[in-house]
Amino acid sequence: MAHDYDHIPRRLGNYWLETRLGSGYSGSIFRAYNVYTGEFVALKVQDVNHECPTNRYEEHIYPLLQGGEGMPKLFASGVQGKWHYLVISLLGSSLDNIYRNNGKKPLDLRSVCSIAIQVISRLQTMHNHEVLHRDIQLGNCAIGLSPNETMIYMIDFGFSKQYIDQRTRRHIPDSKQKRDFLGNYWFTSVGVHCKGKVPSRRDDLEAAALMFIHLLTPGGLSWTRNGVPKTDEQHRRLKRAKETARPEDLCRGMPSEFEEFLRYCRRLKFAEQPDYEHWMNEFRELAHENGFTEIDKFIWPPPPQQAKPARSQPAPQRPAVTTSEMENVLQDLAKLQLNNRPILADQTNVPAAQATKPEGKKDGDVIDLSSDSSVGNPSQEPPRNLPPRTPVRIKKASRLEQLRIAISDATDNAGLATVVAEFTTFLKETGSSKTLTKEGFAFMDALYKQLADPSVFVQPLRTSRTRSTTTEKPAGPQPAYVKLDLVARLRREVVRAQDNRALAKMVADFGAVTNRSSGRTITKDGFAFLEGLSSRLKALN
Ligand SMILES: Nc1ncnc2c1ncn2[C@@H]1O[C@H](COP(=O)(O)OP(=O)(O)OP(=O)(O)O)[C@@H](O)[C@H]1O
Repeated sequence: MAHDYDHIPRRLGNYWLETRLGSGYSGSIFRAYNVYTGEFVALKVQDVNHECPTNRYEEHIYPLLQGGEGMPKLFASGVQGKWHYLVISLLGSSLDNIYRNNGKKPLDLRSVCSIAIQVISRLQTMHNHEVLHRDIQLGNCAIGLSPNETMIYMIDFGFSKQYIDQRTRRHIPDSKQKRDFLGNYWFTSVGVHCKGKVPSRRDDLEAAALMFIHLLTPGGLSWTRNGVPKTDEQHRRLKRAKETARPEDLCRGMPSEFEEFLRYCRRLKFAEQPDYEHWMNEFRELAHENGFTEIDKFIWPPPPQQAKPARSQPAPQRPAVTTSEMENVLQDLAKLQLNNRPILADQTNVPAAQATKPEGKKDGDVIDLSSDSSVGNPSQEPPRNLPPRTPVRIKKASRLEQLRIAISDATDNAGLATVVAEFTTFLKETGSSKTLTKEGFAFMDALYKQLADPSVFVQPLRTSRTRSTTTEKPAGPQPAYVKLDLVARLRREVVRAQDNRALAKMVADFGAVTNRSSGRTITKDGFAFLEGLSSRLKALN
């Protein structure tokens, strides 16, 4: 049915329509103002006879979301003549506009981390209000107008639905029956789009994951490159491409968080509550490790010193498998009861198991997954037709955790000195990021404990109640010079420290001042302090 949007009256209710901001399948949206207060708003107008009355659905959803961060306000709604209208907060550009105006080039890592944090948070808000969005896409995320231009808002609730049955208070049921696809071609999850599953919270998150990956991919996700499908055959091809794309291929060259997030979304059960906080923290930490500050704000265009192209930076190697997947594999392996059954159906071409067992290995020995399978038998050629093995990337967090354990296990100053030196070198070599992450602080806590008194319980350095000499100063970020002065002094004094207690106090001061500095980065003086600390520990052994 054609709808004559050119004949919408200039005034609807108390609002005067100014300019058209956009039009979609279901209606038009205008910038308008309240004729009494002069306040600018956005007005969504739809023909009351529209075959898909999305304005009516939105009118029902908006009140459920009022007051939530990043949710537009609904000021009024009504019908005038043949027009149904919704009056909502006027916002700025959508992420789709931003992406297009940027020439559809991949966005920088800072921007994508910040989008990820905010979009996940918006979904958390919506889901906490028992609402699924069901149409996550770039065009449905818009930034605010000044002074809210760093906030991403969620818009277009025309496909939204409550996932808690209001009568029974239970989660809506899953179904084996294939449903017609509802959502958008680019980002709707594989389950909903390609397999006809019932959408739930996990699918909102998966769509978000695909959106983040799209923003980091030159040319965008492969199935978006031929435009909107016009025939059933084109749509079938698009679905096949989407369904068969492996996360590791989609995310090649990106920081591993994106692949891990996509895999996580796809592993979620139908009614499972996603761990939003965990993933917001993962993206915050990734940003932190790359030296990006104020990451909870979406700043467009990105601050020049932080606008590193996402692909050209030394992204950590993506793991062949994630830690949790590896855990699952190991658990499944442990559960296998092979007894005397053949490992392969046809063993005629497989050397006897005993013959390939490395010297000295007994049944029940732990399999060393990090070593190459040919190590036990140097003459053995690696098997053909197997993909090359990618080393599992030890994430910064895991390495720091190893070092924390090592520092807690050290029994004398020489041992402490060695681990401090390793910690310093590791941080120096972690790409451009010299940020002290929460694992870094945990290391400093363990070091402090060892130096002060290995038998006492220690308040973590990242709480506001530190033992440092700077505790009298108010908590919160400090001007850079305070940090620079103190760290430079620590660097000078560490070489003269008389005992471990003096060193402990310095470590506490260093931790406290780094925690309160913006970015929590370790400066040149900071590294010199850590190196001096290692040398002094050796001298005091
Ligand atoms: N509150 C708003 N303030 C400013 N611009 C907006 C607002 N809401 C929507 N827009 C603009 O109008 C476009 C269409 O809005 P929306 O998605 O809500 O309408 P729709 O008719 O449901 O569109 P579609 O059919 O494309 O889903 C958005 O992409 C955005 O650019």
